[in-house]
Amino acid sequence: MQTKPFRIGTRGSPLALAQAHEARDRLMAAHGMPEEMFEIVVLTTKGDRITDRPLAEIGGKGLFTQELEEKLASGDLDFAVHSAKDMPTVLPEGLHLSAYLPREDIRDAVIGRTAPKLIELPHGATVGSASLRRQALIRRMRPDIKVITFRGAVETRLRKLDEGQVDATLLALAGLKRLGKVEVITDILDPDTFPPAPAQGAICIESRIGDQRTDDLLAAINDPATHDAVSCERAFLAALDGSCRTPIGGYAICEGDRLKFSGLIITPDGRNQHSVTIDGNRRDAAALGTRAGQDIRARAGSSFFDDWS
Ligand SMILES: NCc1[nH]cc(CCC(=O)O)c1CC(=O)O
Repeated sequence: MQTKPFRIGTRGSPLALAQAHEARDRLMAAHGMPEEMFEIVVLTTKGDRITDRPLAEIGGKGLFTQELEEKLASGDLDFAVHSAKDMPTVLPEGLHLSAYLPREDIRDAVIGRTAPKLIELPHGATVGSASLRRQALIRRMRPDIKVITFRGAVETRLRKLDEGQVDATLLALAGLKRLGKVEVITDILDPDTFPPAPAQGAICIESRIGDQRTDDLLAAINDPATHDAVSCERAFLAALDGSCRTPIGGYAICEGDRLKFSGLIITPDGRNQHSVTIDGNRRDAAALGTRAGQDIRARAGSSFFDDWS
């Protein structure tokens, strides 16, 4: 039996740490392994250091993963635990997403200060969110609302809300659950009117292609339904835009051997959108996502993307 501990890479935010611990606990349970077989290694990423500008402006999603991926590639880490939502659609050569933990709730939650629901906020209210998707979907529902860029860890955003900087903010329900903070939630948004980000609520594990020892270990905690749903959603995202500059939402659900996906792209002002639904065999999860993305791209035309990006 192998005795060298597995080195698990994670960011240092409370949410990232909770997710790394969840992955480790599931591995210990699945394999009956002691805690000493795992070492959690915390790294700070560029995305953690720069918190005053929107992600799209400072270079997109890779900012949360680059430092972890460098240490993975060099063998300093055996695997890294991430929010799947934060993963770029194209990974560095030699790395892959080898396991997904069972998915948490995919929906967005409202944390309202002056009213519980978005539709009940006072006229001209201010909502804080750095997500282009959330900003566009809020404007679609409430064109009078002023949306301001609001970044930082979940705790920072809740503090800014408490201080009265905004009337409300939106956060992923999954993150709030993992942090044990559901009591702040004042409303939960229906995914059909307020679609989540692709891969929202899912934790993925990244490892080196060909590292059989690690991938054998991880296979025991992979959740196939999450794997297939998120593969579809990520393929949809990749077919449309990997850059994080286009508001994109969508989610897939697996039922038996079938998979159902619905997705949308929307302009930042919330006035124009194209949506798609598709279903097929789960085996073709990624191909279904790609087809849905290509379908939207063909209908929207390139001008949809040119007009504002
Ligand atoms: N981009 C930040 C991020 N990445 C993952 C989550 C939440 C957890 C998840 O969606 O799995 C969050 C915070 C949020 O959107 O509220």
